[in-house]
Parts: sequence; C-alpha cells; structure tokens
Amino acid sequence: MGTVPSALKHCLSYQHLLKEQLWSGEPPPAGALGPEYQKSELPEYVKIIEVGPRDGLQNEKVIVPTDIKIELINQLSKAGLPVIEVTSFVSSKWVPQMADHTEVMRGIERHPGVQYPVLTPNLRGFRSAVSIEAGATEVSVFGAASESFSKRNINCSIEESIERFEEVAKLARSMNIPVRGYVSCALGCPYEGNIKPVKVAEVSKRLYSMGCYEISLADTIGVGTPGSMKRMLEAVMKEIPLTALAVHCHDTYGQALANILTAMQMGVSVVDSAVAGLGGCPFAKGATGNVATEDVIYMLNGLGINTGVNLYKVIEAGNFICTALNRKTNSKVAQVSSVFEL
Ligand SMILES: CC(C)(COP(=O)([O-])OP(=O)([O-])OC[C@H]1O[C@@H](n2cnc3c(N)ncnc32)[C@H](O)[C@@H]1OP(=O)([O-])[O-])[C@@H](O)C(=O)NCCC(=O)NCCSC(=O)C[C@@](C)(O)CC(=O)[O-]
Repeated sequence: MGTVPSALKHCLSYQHLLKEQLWSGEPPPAGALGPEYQKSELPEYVKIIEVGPRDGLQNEKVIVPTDIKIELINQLSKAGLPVIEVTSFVSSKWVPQMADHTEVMRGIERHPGVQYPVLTPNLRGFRSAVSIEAGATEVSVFGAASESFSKRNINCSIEESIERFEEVAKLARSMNIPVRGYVSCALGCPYEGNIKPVKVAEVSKRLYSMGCYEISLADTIGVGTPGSMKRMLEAVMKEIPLTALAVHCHDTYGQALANILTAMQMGVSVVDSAVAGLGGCPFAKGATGNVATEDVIYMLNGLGINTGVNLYKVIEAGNFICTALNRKTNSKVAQVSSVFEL
C-alpha cells in the first residue's frame, strides 16, 4: 500500500475513533481518548431536552407542513432523546407556526419513556394542551428575568406572568401534570442589555416555589460567556437545588458549548438543544439558533458522558428537516459528517 504520511495516519485513526466511539450513542470506554481524559468533575449522565420542533421551528416564516413536523418528532424519538418539546399552545396570531399544535400532538408516535412537553403561557393554553384531543402530559410555562422581554413575548409584566403561571401550576398539580419553567434573558436581554444574576435567581425561585420541577435558564439571545454563565448560576444555585436546573443556550456569539461545559462543571446535568441548531425567538431580535443537539452530543460523547442518544440518528433527523426547510444545517458536526459521509 505504499507509505502513509504520519499526518494522514493520525487522520485515519482519528476518523476511526470518531466512527467507533464519539459518533455512537455510547460513551467511549475510559482511557480511549488518551491519558488526559478526565471527567471526574462532570456529571456521568446528561439529559438532553430536544427543543427543535418547538423553539427550532417557531421562528420559521414559511409554515412547515404538519406531517413534516410529525415526521421530525418521530425521527427524534427513534434517536433515543428522552424529552422532545413538541409545540406551543399560544395564540396563532402571535406565533402562526404553532397553530397546528393539536394536530401535531395527535399525529406523533409516543415512545415509552419519552416525555413530550408543550409550552402553555396561561390557563387557556394549558386546558387546550391537556384536552383529550391534544393529550399533553407535561407542560412548560415561560417567564423572563427582563420586564421588557416579558411584555414583548407574552404581553404582560413579570408579576402578571407569575400570576398566570400560578393558575397553570395549581391546575396542573391537581391533575398530576408536571410543569417545567423557563427563565428567558438569563444572560442578557435584547431590549435591556445586562440582566442582574439576582433577578434571574428571584424569578427562578418563584417558578420553583409554585411547583415547577425544573427551571431552564435561557440565554435567549446567545450573548452569555462562561464568565456570565458562572456568575448567574452561582446566584441561582443559592435559591434552587442544582438537580432542578437546566441550561438553554442559543449560539449567537459561538459561546454555547463553552457555556454548557461551564454549567456542567458546576453540576448542571440537563441541557436544552435543537436539532440542526434551528431556532430563535420571534420576540428576540437578532437571536440566532439554539445550540445544535448534534454538537452537544458530540462534545458529551468526547467527555465520556452518557446521554443515551444516537448521534447518527439525530444527524439524519437534522438532514430531514433541513431538506424540508431548504436550508443548511447550523450543526458543525452535521456539516462535517456530510463531508466525510460518516
Ligand atoms: C401569551 C399570549 C397568549 C397572551 O396573549 P394576549 O394577547 O396578551 O392575551 P389576550 O388575552 O389579550 O388574548 C389575545 C388573543 O389571544 C387569544 N389567546 C390567549 N391565550 C391563548 C392561548 N393560550 N392560545 C391561543 N389563543 C390564546 C385570546 O383568546 C385572544 O384571541 P382574540 O380574541 O384576539 O381572537 C400571547 O402573548 C402569545 O401567544 N404570545 C406568544 C408567546 C410565544 O409563543 N413566544 C415564543 C415562545 S417563548 C421562547 O421562545 C423563549 C424560550 C422558551 O424558548 C426560552 C428562551 O430561549 O428564552
């Protein structure tokens, strides 16, 4: 076979390693990545909350056909994702893309062990979500640490939003429906700029106290850095147990993976992400997509952290939705995989 230059040899073995280890759903065995491989300070398992079908698609200008949404969710279920946020029960005047919420909920295959939460901003949304027709068994309320963002996103002040969420949480409790809580603008607001960590902690505490089992701290416009993530988490962790925290990072400034790693080093083990890095909030100007699920899994596989998710299948789901949307994936890992045909 002739002489193989050493750089190419390295390249080949690296490719082999990717194929055999980082690309599978399984974490690589200890030592496979060399002596510098360390995971002692990191969680052994990270739960990935796939938000692509909701957060990923809500910003799309052209209405995505319902059967495409359903097929995307079915493919994501088959990839082993433990939680897939399906849709939102919000006003179709505000977010036309989510108007088919009930049809999507009715059409998806529900895999045992997979949770399919939906967003509900108020009692009306909650009642529609848990109706027999839609059959939601878990919901999320979504507040913000910024007054201006709260008004633009859900048309009410933070205080009013808490009152609405309390009504939802009370009814949900009586029906044994788990409620998750989002805090938008946890690392910055498109209208107010910097947000004080203490404000994020205060809103998080109120959501947790009303019964939200998990608080997802959202960097809505992707302006955070590992420094601001650390400061914000330190403040929130004074009020809420670490086991009840998740991070939700957008990747506008390319900081999302670093921010997630920082959160994991501080003990957070729940991470929101969107297939193909789709997404953005219609009420947060300039915000780009969520961190790509493919890129998060690749990083976690490389750290030896278990997710139970099959990266190949997520890439396939990403290819499917990008083809349907006629756009390029935002996932770096998926871009490379198409070059190497892995
Ligand atoms: C919150 C509301 C509903 C308040 O809406 P509103 O306009 O303040 O409320 P209203 O009571 O005046 O109602 C206006 C119309 O909406 C109807 N309505 C009222 N409630 C509902 C409902 N649940 N479902 C369907 N319709 C509803 C209501 O019946 C009425 O209909 P009309 O009489 O005009 O025909 C509205 O502002 C809204 O839908 N906003 C959209 C919020 C949204 O979906 N934002 C994007 C998701 S959040 C996000 O992306 C951030 C996150 C979570 O990803 C984390 C991060 O990254 O930061």
